[in-house]
Amino acid sequence: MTTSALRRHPGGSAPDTAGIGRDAIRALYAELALHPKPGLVSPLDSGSHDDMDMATFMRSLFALRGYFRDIATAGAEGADFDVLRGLGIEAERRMLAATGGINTHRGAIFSLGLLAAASGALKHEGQSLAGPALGEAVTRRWGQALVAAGIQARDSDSHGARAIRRYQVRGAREEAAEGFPLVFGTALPALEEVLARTGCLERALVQTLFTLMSVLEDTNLLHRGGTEGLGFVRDGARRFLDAGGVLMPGWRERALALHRDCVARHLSPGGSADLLAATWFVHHQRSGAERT
Ligand SMILES: CC(C)(COP(=O)(O)OP(=O)(O)OC[C@H]1O[C@@H](n2cnc3c(N)ncnc32)[C@H](O)[C@@H]1O)[C@@H](O)C(=O)NCCC(=O)NCCS
Ligand SMILES: Nc1ncnc2c1ncn2[C@@H]1O[C@H](COP(=O)(O)OP(=O)(O)OP(=O)(O)O)[C@@H](O)[C@H]1O
Repeated sequence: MTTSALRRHPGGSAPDTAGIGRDAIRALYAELALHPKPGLVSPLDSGSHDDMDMATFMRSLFALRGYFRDIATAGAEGADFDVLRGLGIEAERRMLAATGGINTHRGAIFSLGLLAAASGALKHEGQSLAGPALGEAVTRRWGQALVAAGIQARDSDSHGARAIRRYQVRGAREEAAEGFPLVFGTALPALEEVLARTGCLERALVQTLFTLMSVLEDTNLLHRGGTEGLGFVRDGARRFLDAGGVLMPGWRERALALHRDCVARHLSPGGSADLLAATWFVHHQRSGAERT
């Protein structure tokens, strides 16, 4: 699929889907390169993971380069959910081939993929990307199909499906079907506030990650640590934020302390990592649209 194959939409223009794809990969790289991130893989260590490191994630990123461009193009072409799911499944296959069977980016292929498709669609139609427009576009276009896919997957034996059954929580599909309320309502305001106050990207990303960790019902954490593990991470992140987060001296040491505690408990907030990348992607897409 190429950008030039897209038909022009009245009032819109052929969107730069290669640019959308690049922003998605950059967002995933920004998440990966960040440190400290409690329990997660970073350039400094593998956190709570003994089967993957920075190099595994880099191989995975390399394998996903074409996927985000293609799903953005599919979105611009008005594709229905089955087409997006086909691209997502194929991308998962490439990720697993590149990592030797390790799940590095499953959640990101899904969440960031849907947001990239929404960006392609809105840009193609010449619509604004302001506020929660990208999330609303996901709900409007693919929300029903996402809910149906969630019902269908209820009995599956993925870690996420098992956690949703056992603990009655919302998973990745529910978050997407509702238009990513945590990304638009919680994470983006945190990111933009710290960016405005400090101009420091590292601190803005750390604050956003902890903000997500303090509220997300992360099925990765439930799978690894049950409600106790989820509660431990949420409470730890909340305490970090209540102490002033990244705006207070000593923030790095406090974040590192939670990192060490998560590693000791084998906990990893992978869902928050995925949504951090999604938040950074949306921020870029929106500010890019304002410039043009
Ligand atoms: C939809 C997916 C993520 C299903 O997830 P499932 O609930 O079965 O759990 P699974 O353990 O496989 O993975 C969940 C992933 O979501 C992330 N996650 C966990 N909790 C949450 C949450 N509350 N919100 C958002 N993301 C979360 C995690 O990082 C994890 O990687 C995916 O496996 C899938 O169906 N892929 C097929 C491709 C597809 O449907 N693509 C759609 C278009 S892109
Ligand atoms: N920097 C990161 N470090 C670790 N995980 C991340 C990172 N960024 C995103 N993730 C997410 O976390 C998920 C990996 O978590 P985890 O290893 O617990 O999943 P799993 O393979 O389903 O479970 P397990 O390894 O316990 O069998 C990835 O699918 C990815 O979505």
